[in-house]
Amino acid sequence: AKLEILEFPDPRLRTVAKPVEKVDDELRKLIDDMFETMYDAPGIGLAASQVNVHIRLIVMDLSEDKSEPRVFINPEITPLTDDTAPYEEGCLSVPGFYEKVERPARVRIKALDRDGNTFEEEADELLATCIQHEIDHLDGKLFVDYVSRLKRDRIRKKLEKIHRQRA
Ligand SMILES: O=C(O)C[C@@H](Cc1ccccc1)C(=O)SCC(=O)c1ccccc1
Ligand SMILES: [Zn+2]
Repeated sequence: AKLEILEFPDPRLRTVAKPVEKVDDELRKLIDDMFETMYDAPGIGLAASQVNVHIRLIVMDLSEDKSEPRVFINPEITPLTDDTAPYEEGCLSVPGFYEKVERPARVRIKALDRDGNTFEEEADELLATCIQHEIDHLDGKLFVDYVSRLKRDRIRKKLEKIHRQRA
């Protein structure tokens, strides 16, 4: 089922997500609903926090044709370089706004997959950017936290206006 995506400045987006205790069929149902929601948006990543489920779960698919679905459960990342890389980030919880964000260019990711097996991988480019953006969601952080307060307030006011105009 398609799930509702929380939008900035909803305070529930600031919740710090708890570790997943059991990788079971109930979790896999949520994972499937998150993929359906992400592909429909469309987006290339989605954190459980964004659909108001505050557990440490991320889905992602960086492919053009929905051919590379990835699941990260209880992800941990370690920067592998002091070099940072800029990227014009978007966010399904801040629809219509894109801002340049600098993040570590290469990271090591350790997580559980949808079967509960531990895996590790090194990431650079868009995977590095996206996993860090998603893990920020699990820690209650948004990409607008990296721009000036002036810019953040402008974005907040515009979205609050749109939310007021909704029925
Ligand atoms: O809000 C999210 O976490 C999803 C977000 C992930 C992300 C994108 C770019 C940089 C960092 C993190 C998005 O998917 S925004 C939409 C988007 O980037 C996109 C949508 C369709 C096709 C390609 C990209
Ligand atoms: Zn986001």
